Amino acid sequence: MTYAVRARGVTKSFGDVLALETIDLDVERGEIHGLVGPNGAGKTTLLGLLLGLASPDAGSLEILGTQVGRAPSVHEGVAGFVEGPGLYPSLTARKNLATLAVLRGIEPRTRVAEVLHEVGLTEVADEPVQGFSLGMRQRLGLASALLGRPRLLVLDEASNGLDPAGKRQAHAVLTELARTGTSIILSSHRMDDVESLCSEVTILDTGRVVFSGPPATLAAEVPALDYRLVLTDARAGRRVAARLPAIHLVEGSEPSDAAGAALVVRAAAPALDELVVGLVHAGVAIRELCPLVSPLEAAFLALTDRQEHAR
Ligand SMILES: Nc1ncnc2c1ncn2[C@@H]1O[C@H](COP(=O)(O)OP(=O)(O)OP(=O)(O)O)[C@@H](O)[C@H]1O
Repeated sequence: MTYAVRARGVTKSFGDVLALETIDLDVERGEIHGLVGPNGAGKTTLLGLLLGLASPDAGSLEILGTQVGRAPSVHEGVAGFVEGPGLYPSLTARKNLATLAVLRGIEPRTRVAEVLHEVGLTEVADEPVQGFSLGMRQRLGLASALLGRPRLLVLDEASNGLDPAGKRQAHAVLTELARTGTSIILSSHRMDDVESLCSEVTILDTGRVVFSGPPATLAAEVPALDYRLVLTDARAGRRVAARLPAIHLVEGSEPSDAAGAALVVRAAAPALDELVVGLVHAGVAIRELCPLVSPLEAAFLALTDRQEHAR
């Protein structure tokens, strides 16, 4: 079996609301697949179908080689959570996991210590969860999903609340799981959350797939980005930019009299090169030059905005 998930034409409604409309999704074994979309796109609904919390109204959904029926049911080998992990605040991290393990029929003694170690919570294992930060709760949620050694891991906003170190650790855990064959689907509002981790991404907007493929393919589609430049003389820089037809000065980037003022331009890479050369010729030094959002985030925003305008 190469596919952990194969969805074809999956549709799900809640009353009059069409939450998912003829969704196709392929997730291979050992793949980390990002599911991204703005609020109300249908991410949680799709994750719920994968976790067996609900079932599709129409279409075909195959999970770990088994066809899903029309009634909600637990799918063997699948674990994860939507809308935050369910934890008992008054219990310690270790007790939470031990309780869940017993409920799920998993031999807890060694497994609980293993998963605590995997997510980096060993040192706080005997502290009550009510004192945990959001990031620690997220990591404990991941530990609880790992208890039964799932073959498909489904995570909703898993990096929510994680500081850079926590994010690095969670990414390392997920990368290692994928390397050993676990398939992972993680949802997020933001492209930049998933870009460092996912080899494939599906973008949903109002229940429809608007992009599916490798993140690099998406990033290559973006025509122009917004760049912020900090210059030694922003007024002179603005004059140089205004002479170049392929450079668009973004409103609200009026330079102040202060030395080193910033301006924001929208440009494709070749036009930006032209601007840099023009600035140097005009004797304006560039102290900083960086895109305001990553190419991937920009492509995502352009794609979901376009859908917004098309309605
Ligand atoms: N139980 C429900 N009853 C009625 N409508 C629902 C229900 N669950 C989801 N919806 C609707 O289905 C659509 C998709 O919602 P869903 O929660 O799947 O989106 P989402 O992408 O997860 O959004 P968010 O990022 O805000 O969590 C929305 O219009 C939502 O209002």
